[in-house]
Amino acid sequence: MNQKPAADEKQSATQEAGTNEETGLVQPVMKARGLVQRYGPVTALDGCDFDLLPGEVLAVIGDNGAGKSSLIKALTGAARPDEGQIWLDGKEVHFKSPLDARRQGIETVYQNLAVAPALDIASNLYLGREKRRKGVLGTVFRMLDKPAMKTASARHMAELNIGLQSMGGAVENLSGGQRQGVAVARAAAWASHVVIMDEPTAALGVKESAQVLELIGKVRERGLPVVLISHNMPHVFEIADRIHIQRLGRRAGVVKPSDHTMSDVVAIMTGAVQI
Ligand SMILES: Nc1ncnc2c1ncn2[C@@H]1O[C@H](COP(=O)(O)OP(=O)(O)OP(=O)(O)O)[C@@H](O)[C@H]1O
Repeated sequence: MNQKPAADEKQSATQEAGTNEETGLVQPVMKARGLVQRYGPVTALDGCDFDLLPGEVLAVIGDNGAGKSSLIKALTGAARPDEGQIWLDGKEVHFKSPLDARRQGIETVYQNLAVAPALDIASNLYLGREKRRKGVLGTVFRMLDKPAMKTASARHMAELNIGLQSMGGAVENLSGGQRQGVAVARAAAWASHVVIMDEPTAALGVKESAQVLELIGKVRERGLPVVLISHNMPHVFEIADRIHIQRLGRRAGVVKPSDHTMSDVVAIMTGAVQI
């Protein structure tokens, strides 16, 4: 495969999505209606709706078992919902696998610092999408274009202000925050529509978490919408534009941190208040 990172193509989700000329309403980059996911007798998603608007950071929060992971699995092709529909830029999609969702511009950053520790940054950014040399060296001998991958990777890291002394060396020698930075840079480089981050600060300390939150802001500045699954309410309030509150397998409500307090959100999450 000799793909180009989405960031290299002058096309972003916000340019493609946008306002519906007829209705004047903003068209979600990603939308889901009536998702149902059953695991035997357990109904993890019970008619769940979802809307991600262009250029926003949307936090997804909810109590344990509320269906956050199941929702994200449906949106990233990791599970095929029993019922419901998903649209990407207004077009209905049926993801067959996570790879299928990635090919359609959805990248996910997992909490467990999903990088290949023994490889360097460029190899991590191009993992599974390696750039081959031009001509027969690439097509016949399958030789990698390492200098080009290194240059492009350095650019992607710089775009997100991830300062590193060296691009060489194994990623395992970086700090947890820097490794997460590599995972975010990879997602931002390849995502053409959506970056999904599943508890990206869960394994990090205070300072490193702050760096990752800053990075999320940088990804948003680049025009890519971000879905942030988090249990950390202060982080959510710091970075999110809107908060999707998941409860009992459904979307209980969507609020703006600017209009609500953390106690309001907890009350909706626990069902003490309904909106
Ligand atoms: N593979 C599975 N098999 C059986 N039940 C499952 C499976 N995955 C999830 N569930 C159940 O579905 C419900 C929703 O789980 P899900 O993991 O989506 O919630 P969550 O909000 O992500 O929870 P947490 O915050 O604890 O990760 C729970 O009752 C869970 O036990």
